Amino acid sequence: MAQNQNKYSVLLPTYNERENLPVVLYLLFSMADKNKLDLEVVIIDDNSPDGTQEVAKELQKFYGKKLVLHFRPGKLGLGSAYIDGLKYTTGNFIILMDADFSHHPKFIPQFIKKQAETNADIVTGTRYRKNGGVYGWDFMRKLTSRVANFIAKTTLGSSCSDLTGSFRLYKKDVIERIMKEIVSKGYAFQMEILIRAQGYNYKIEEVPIIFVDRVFGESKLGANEINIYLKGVWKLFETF
Ligand SMILES: Nc1nc2c(ncn2[C@@H]2O[C@H](COP(=O)(O)OP(=O)(O)O[C@H]3O[C@H](CO)[C@@H](O)[C@H](O)[C@@H]3O)[C@@H](O)[C@H]2O)c(=O)[nH]1
Ligand SMILES: [Mg+2]
Repeated sequence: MAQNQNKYSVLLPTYNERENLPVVLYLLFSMADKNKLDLEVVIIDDNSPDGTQEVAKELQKFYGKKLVLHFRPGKLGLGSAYIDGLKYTTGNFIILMDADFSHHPKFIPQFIKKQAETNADIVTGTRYRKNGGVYGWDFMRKLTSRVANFIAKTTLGSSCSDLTGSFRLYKKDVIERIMKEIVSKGYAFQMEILIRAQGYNYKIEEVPIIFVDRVFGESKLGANEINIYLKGVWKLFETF
């Protein structure tokens, strides 16, 4: 196979991920080495009280300019972290992922392969197709995710099997274009971006992923985020 000339920028939002960050970065950069990928990682940290930024600064001494740090003054939400982080990327492909091992870097070569085969504008990881799955969530968390997907799918009409997952690869111009229109600041961001992509007839391909619940720390998804999500679906319903 010809040498891959592309550059991949991973957007890694963090809020209290001190324990996860070193291993996630290790896994990402070793995956890149193994697959001969030109890869940079942009960390967007929202002044995590657990000292994530100190750990990130230490790691940057080791990784150098492959690791870009963007620190914000407070918790401004997941969607806005992606929007801000995008400004610091230099790759022609953008990968969104969580910093807590739920999204394993081993799936990235599969996303890249799928993109190369299909010339997709977006490759999205799905937990809800054959060979995909979720490990470690309790019944309520599984139900929340399924219901969130069901509501968005039926209200907004989508053929994508996992609208709320965030582990995806985008062509940079595609995500930039859509980001300009995004109104969701929090978790609804993932769903909104796919719905808007469909509106533009962008080509979306799916790759099954196994989502494993975090070992260290806690999820930031609370009742408030769920409320904001539902409002986000409703807003999009009125738009489309
Ligand atoms: N900078 C920043 N990062 C944040 C914020 N909120 C969360 N994060 C980071 O965003 C990632 C996901 O947050 P989690 O709190 O671990 O999310 P989750 O409950 O595991 O939710 C996952 O599943 C959802 C449903 O499928 C997804 O929508 C979500 O993106 C994520 O993959 C983690 O790296 C976390 O540190 C924030 O306000 N600011
Ligand atoms: Mg998580």
